[in-house]
Amino acid sequence: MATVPDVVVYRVPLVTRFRGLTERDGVLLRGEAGWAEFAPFWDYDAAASAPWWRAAREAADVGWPEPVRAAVPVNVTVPAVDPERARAIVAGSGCTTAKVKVAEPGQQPADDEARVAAVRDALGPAGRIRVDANAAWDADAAVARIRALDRAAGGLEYVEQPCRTVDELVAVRRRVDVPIAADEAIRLAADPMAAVRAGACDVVVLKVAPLGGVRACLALAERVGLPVVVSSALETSVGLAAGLALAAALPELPYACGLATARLLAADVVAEPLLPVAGAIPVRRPAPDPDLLAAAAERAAAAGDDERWAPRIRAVQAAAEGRSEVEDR
Ligand SMILES: O=C(O)CCC(=O)c1ccccc1C(=O)O
Ligand SMILES: [Mg+2]
Repeated sequence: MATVPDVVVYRVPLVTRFRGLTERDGVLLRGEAGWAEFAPFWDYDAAASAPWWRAAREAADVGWPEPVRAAVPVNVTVPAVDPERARAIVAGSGCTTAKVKVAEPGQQPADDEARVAAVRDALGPAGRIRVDANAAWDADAAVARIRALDRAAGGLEYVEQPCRTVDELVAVRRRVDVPIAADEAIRLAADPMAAVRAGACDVVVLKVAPLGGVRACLALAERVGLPVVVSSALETSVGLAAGLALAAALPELPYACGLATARLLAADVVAEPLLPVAGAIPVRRPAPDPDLLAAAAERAAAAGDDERWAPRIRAVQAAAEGRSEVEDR
């Protein structure tokens, strides 16, 4: 068997377009503690990618704190697909909570309402539905859209990041009964506590990579003092394992997490991807399969990814090491 290098640039296709992507690319690194994923999206510059680098170094060099639970309840993630596909995705998932993407550029409010209605139909009355608008609405639009989606869904568990700014989130939260979850307002903010202090949210979404690692997220969760939901950044199962480790180590986990995104990848780098069983992902840390890793590396090489990632890693390392006081998250 061929030897596996310690740094591998990967590329895998997605099943459905997600966050404007049809393929995911990144870097996998092997350290003393195991494999790690470094895959900041291309709209993150070197400074914004530094916490992603620290999260990867934590995974590769020291590993993660001990879990306090053996499995993590998760939502099925429903991309901005048509109602029939939404129904099939939910029905095949085994999950009782669904997170539905809404406000996709180019789609209409009626598309979102039809999608959440189909998801309710597939889940049944006992299921939970949350929606994620990825900061697409202004405050007035958010109030109107949330009310309409709450009706179409027969009740929403929460709405994730309806608007971009903290002020808008505060205003919307005052005007609707549906709880507000903050995602971009946490992971893209200079101070992730600002949204919490302002009263912008009821729930906080934590993503390990953009927030600098499992330990950084555990510390942030303690400061936040609100329920937290651990969500993925659309990683391979190598990166998802870090989110799973965070969710497994949190003292309280009242909501399903957004970690079932291995389903959105048409290929993974591990033989048994981190997928839910009866709505929960068993806590484990899978290692890459040499053949799958080689296939993902070949796809990356064919796309010219190695040439794009090498300078990016150098720039991010410099940013991560040259940084002094202000943490870049
Ligand atoms: O939370 C989930 O169910 C899936 C993860 C997800 O939605 C996501 C994945 C990659 C980038 C951004 C987001 C997001 O929550 O906005
Ligand atoms: Mg989100």
